[in-house]
Amino acid sequence: MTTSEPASVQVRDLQKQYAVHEKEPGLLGSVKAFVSRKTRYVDAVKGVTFDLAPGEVVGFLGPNGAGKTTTLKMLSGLLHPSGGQASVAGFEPRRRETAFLKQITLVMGQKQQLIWDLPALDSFLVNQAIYEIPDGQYHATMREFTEVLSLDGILKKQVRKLSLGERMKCELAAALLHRPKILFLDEPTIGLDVNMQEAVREFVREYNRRYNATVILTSHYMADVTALARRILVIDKGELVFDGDLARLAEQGSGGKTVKLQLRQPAESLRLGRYGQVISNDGLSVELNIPRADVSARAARLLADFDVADLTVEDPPIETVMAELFGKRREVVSG
Ligand SMILES: Nc1ncnc2c1ncn2[C@@H]1O[C@H](COP(=O)(O)OP(=O)(O)OP(=O)(O)O)[C@@H](O)[C@H]1O
Repeated sequence: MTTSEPASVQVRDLQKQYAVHEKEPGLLGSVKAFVSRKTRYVDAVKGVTFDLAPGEVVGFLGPNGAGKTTTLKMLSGLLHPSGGQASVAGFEPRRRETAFLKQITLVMGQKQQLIWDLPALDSFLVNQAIYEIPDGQYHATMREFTEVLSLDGILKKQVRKLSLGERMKCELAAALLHRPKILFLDEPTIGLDVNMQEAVREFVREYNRRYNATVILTSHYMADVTALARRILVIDKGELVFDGDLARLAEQGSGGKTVKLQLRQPAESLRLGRYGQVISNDGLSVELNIPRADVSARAARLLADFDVADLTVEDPPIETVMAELFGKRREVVSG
């Protein structure tokens, strides 16, 4: 982040605790709960701190129940924090001021805002009125979105008759029609096929480029995150456990690199195992995990000892790194 620009999102020690009222099953449970209600507290977000610069795209990752959606709902003002502060585009989200709402959008892949029985175009007109978008800007944005998202032919169809992918494209267009500067995207590609995921990614990339918008993106599809974000925030059990470069996250993994070999002669896994941990060996294509510090020496030995047609060294897939990161923390917690 450059120091000259004020952060577009500033989060300090943000916390959210949910009160959960417990009730035993059945009628008796209802009566008991009526007489004396048991309340349990869930610490969903436990003091998260970060800044986002204008135009920054950040991947917000973590396992199920880690606190991602809760954080995004606090930043968009739908939930009031139990502690800490957030400033978004200079506003305090919980106040939900009109000027604030015009600067942000929250897209939740699991929820829809379009009116089910009407064509998407009608919902767009409702949004134009709500956000007081001047006609000229509305038509310009519609032209732009129609082109980037290939919306031709689907805008006048009843929303309930659209495919999931078509609907999601319309949802995104509706959510961004007022050209917000800060985008909270919670699983925007969930359930979409690979082509549609790519279309959504391309749209977000293009929007970020054109409007220098700040984007926080959660996704279970690593491809979304690696395609769009260089910086990653990882949250686990309500705590921020990583904030940095995608590349640095990869280094946090096993400490190993993936060495891929293309052999001219098949080699036995037992023999390859002396050079590193064999991840796969289907005869001529081999993948080994080799400790980072030993990679160059062992790669040189592999080249000398085997008939190698090709050798590449890669960071392990980000999914593996995440699994390890959470696995390790779980061990620490349970151990
Ligand atoms: N309304 C609520 N009342 C009580 N507990 C809640 C409520 N909403 C979420 N939680 C709990 O808070 C924690 C964080 O949930 P949250 O939805 O923010 O996680 P998440 O990281 O978005 O998960 P996922 O990836 O599964 O969507 C979880 O333990 C969840 O069960």
